[in-house]
Amino acid sequence: MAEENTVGQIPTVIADELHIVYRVNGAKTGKGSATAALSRIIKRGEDRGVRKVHAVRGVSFKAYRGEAIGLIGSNGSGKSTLLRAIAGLLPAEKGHVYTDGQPSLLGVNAALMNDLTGERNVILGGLAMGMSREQVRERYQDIVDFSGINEKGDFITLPMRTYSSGMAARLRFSIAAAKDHDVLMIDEALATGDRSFQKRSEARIRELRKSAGTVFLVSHNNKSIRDTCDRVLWLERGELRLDGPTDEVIKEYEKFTGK
Ligand SMILES: Nc1ncnc2c1ncn2[C@@H]1O[C@H](COP(=O)(O)OP(=O)(O)OP(=O)(O)O)[C@@H](O)[C@H]1O
Repeated sequence: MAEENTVGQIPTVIADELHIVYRVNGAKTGKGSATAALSRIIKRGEDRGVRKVHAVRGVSFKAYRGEAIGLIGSNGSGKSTLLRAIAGLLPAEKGHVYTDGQPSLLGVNAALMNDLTGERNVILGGLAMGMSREQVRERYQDIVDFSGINEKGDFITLPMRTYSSGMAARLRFSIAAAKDHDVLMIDEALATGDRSFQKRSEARIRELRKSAGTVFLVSHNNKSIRDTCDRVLWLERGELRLDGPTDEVIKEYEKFTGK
């Protein structure tokens, strides 16, 4: 486990036996007969069709300043759920998660306004992250240049709904990466950009780490993880299978996936 050599380091995220459970209403509804409907009304709680999905099961780890940590695991293993819990978007069913400052979650679904232009979204996104109008103005051009949105024409003045999914993801990453974060969490964002954008974002992640933040990166691309992270958490069925240096964990993961 990655508990050695941590003396004197400053923890940024601590997960302590964390459990996250989703509750899904309207599941188990069965056939739409009148009797079934009546029995649903009479029954309560669990029996009324609320199903639980236990997505994260007793996960514990400590993350420190300056670390870039990859999160890997098969589909549905709980990676995005864990990030959302760290960001404070999901309550813990059991256990705790402690963070230093406000973590920023940059997901492929990060909420920007599709009907607004890229330009307006850069401004709104910057303000929403706590930058002042001045700071947004100062960094505006860098954000647009970094995203590469205008490489093929003046797209930044068009509504975001006209962007390809890769272009939108690049803009989201560029907005989020314009600020130094205590804890920056990136969910698959790198996978959507093209190779030259991926290289730029990997370089930016390295910079963010130098400015003493902690970066979490969820990806199915082992190369991206190898290039960016020095530590990896491997989740499987909501449990933490392995936590350690990137090469060691990816080696075990590749054995598991048969690569
Ligand atoms: N909003 C939700 N409501 C109910 N269950 C959910 C919800 N989101 C995720 N789950 C379930 O939680 C489990 C973990 O999902 P999660 O999205 O965290 O996995 P993941 O490791 O990020 O997967 P992927 O690699 O496919 O993105 C899955 O069983 C999934 O079905």
